[in-house]
Amino acid sequence: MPLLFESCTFRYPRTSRPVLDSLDLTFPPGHTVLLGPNGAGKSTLLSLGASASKPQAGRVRYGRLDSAARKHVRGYRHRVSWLPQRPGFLPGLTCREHVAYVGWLKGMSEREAWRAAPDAIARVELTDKLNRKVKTLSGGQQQRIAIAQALVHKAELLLLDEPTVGLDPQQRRRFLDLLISLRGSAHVIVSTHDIGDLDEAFDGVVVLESGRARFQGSVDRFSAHARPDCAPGRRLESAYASLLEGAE
Ligand SMILES: Nc1ncnc2c1ncn2[C@@H]1O[C@H](COP(=O)(O)OP(=O)(O)OP(=O)(O)O)[C@@H](O)[C@H]1O
Repeated sequence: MPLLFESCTFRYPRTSRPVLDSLDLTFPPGHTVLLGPNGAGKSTLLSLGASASKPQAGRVRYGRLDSAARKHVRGYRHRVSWLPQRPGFLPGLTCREHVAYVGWLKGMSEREAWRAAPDAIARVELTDKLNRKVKTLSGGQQQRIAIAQALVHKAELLLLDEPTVGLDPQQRRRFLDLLISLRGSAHVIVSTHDIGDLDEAFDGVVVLESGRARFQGSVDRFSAHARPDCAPGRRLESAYASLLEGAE
């Protein structure tokens, strides 16, 4: 099912201008990478997509479910999981307890969530830390637990806000492999500044700039914006720079 932003306007309290102003944007099923400069509105868009915040005007829909309609919210949040840019952890909980707790919040039974947590933690290769307190892990390890949290209840759509922040190069590679392994079982939207080698893990690209979609299309169409003289390994970075400079 597509994720649809229909004429969405969102303004933070006590600010003069909306971050998103009548935005229309459709994320088709599949894996999409969301790019854009600092402050473009990527995290805001994902939090609306997660139904963690509501637009002041317009609608966010996942298929037929409206993210803000009282009768849909539960089903909506069950189908969509969200890794926020700054994930919070409850003090005193072990990795297994924390991931299971999030699964329970997302509608799993206590028993189901407790059983599912080790699998999610294994997918981020932290089985050896299952019973360690989350707060005692390194920053990159905590980020991987946050990814496990987003995986635990096997949502249909995963919204991941800068998931690779703090990951070492090997873990970043594993994360891309994890995304590839989710093909066919989940749709994913990932916001990142880490453009390098995204082509193999994603089908589509959206570039957001000042709350507007500056580009939307396939990875191939996106890379066609690269400068002809750019190094082969830098096509995506070059395409991104060209798009934002308007040198199409
Ligand atoms: N809680 C808030 N209160 C007021 N303004 C906010 C708040 N959070 C974000 N903003 C503003 O909203 C705009 C969009 O921020 P957002 O975090 O969505 O951008 P982003 O594209 O995710 O940026 P980055 O790449 O730096 O994470 C920015 O101008 C930011 O200053």
